[in-house]
Amino acid sequence: MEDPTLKTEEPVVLIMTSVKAEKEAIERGLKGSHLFKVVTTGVGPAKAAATTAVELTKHTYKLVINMGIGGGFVGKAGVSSTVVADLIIAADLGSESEEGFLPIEELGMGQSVIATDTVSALEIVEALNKLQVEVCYAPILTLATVTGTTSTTQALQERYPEAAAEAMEGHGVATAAELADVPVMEIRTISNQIGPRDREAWRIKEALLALEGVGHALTEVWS
Ligand SMILES: O=C(O)c1cccc(C(=O)CC[C@H]2O[C@@H](n3cnc4c(=O)[nH]cnc43)[C@H](O)[C@@H]2O)c1
Repeated sequence: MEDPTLKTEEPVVLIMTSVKAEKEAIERGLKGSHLFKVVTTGVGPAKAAATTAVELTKHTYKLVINMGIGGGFVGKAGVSSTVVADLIIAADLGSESEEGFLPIEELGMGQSVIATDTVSALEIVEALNKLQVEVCYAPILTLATVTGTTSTTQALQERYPEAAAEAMEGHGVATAAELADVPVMEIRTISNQIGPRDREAWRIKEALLALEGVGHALTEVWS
């Protein structure tokens, strides 16, 4: 991202998050910085894409970040840790076949992988490292359905061995940002491990606290 610290009172970074609790956690971390605007999209890639596209028609931003809580793959991203995406991957965009899942690229009909803004992503990873936050830089999957079985977990791990996390909005936000020619990032703090559905095991409070910490780290990078 270009240097956003040019003297302006206008927000230059748009943060898209799915629900109010996430927005409030991020805003606590941002402590009123005028450089950032946080908007809720609702849950899922379609709402995320539509809301981001509308917001990008209202104002010019230098960077869009999809932030929120997410599920972490066991052994890659534990509860309360943070994942910064290098790639945002729509993991269910394609077709089933008897030979296995075919991503949309193999059908010649689109793009399931969107690259994030490397410079900005690595700056935030470095800031989180300095704050001694456990952080990993890896692909984040986007799915319209939360993974809740062992078989889907294994299938995703086989298809995307590098992926560290999944959530439901990244590819929607990234598609809208890409169409508007604005760099994009995704950052998730982990509330639960991906596997057989166990909503009781979700550590939402802890993940929201970690999200607040990421908000603070953003102001350390861009202030
Ligand atoms: O109940 C609450 O207090 C509460 C507070 C904040 C957020 C929530 C959510 O349910 C957020 C839904 C949001 O979380 C992402 N997410 C979290 N874990 C996963 C997962 O394992 N797989 C996919 N998505 C996950 C997702 O992006 C949803 O938008 C509740």
